[in-house]
Amino acid sequence: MPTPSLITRDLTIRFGGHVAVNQVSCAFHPGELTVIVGPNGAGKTTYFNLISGQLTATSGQVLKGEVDLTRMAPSARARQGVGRAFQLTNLFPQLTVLENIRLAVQAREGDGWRLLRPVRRFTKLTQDAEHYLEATRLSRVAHLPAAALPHGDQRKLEVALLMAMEPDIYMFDEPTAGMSLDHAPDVLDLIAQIKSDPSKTVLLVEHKMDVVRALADRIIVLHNGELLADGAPAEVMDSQIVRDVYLGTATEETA
Ligand SMILES: Nc1ncnc2c1ncn2[C@@H]1O[C@H](COP(=O)(O)OP(=O)(O)OP(=O)(O)O)[C@@H](O)[C@H]1O
Repeated sequence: MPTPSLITRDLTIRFGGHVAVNQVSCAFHPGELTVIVGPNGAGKTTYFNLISGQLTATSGQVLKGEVDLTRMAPSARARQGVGRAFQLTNLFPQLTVLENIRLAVQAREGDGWRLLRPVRRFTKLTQDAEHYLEATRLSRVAHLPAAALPHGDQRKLEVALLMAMEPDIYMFDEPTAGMSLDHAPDVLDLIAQIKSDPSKTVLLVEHKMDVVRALADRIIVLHNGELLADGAPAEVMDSQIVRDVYLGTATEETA
């Protein structure tokens, strides 16, 4: 097993008297896609927020290699290579698809908002952006404003923006939620493509069992904020405790 790329150690957050994530210790590895499942209110999104920095732990740690991310802001964690797909929050709706991706490339390269750049540099940024356009099959809509895209293409654009940031850790929270059946396979193909890179670690929160089955190398189950099970998909889904606690309450295949 390779060295973990990301570790949560006794990660805990309390909201008043409620412990939403309770001492969750888990190590994630490059080349592995882990799906986080559990009933509604289990703590999945809160656990994600603690990793990406939208929430700060009450106790415990989030470590990326030697770097302690626990108290860092989300932007600092992103600079450390923790990338999370958000629904359109990092999108500039009036700018074109290509311009949005170019900005993401530029942000990664630390250019920030410099307006005056040599033409050659601008051309290189555009070439890099075009690479992600092609990878996400968005070239045909490159010159449309992001706001004009249908929902499925907007979700692909989120993935393109994330890829343009070249994180080591990719985090997706229900990536096909609200998508039509004809668009979902495209996004799942993109995630499969990312997961095929042995240097990338992918974390996915997902309810849809067909997505879990298609992508998971490993499943962890949260219940009442605690880590209930962790292992290979077949082993976890067949375990009695998971059937009782998770599948018993939330098996309806939402796909
Ligand atoms: N900011 C907050 N303040 C108080 N309680 C919160 C807060 N955020 C989450 N919680 C509580 O923490 C628990 C875990 O919520 P969370 O959204 O992480 O669950 P989840 O597993 O993602 O659920 P779902 O599958 O329904 O999205 C819930 O009881 C929720 O009400």
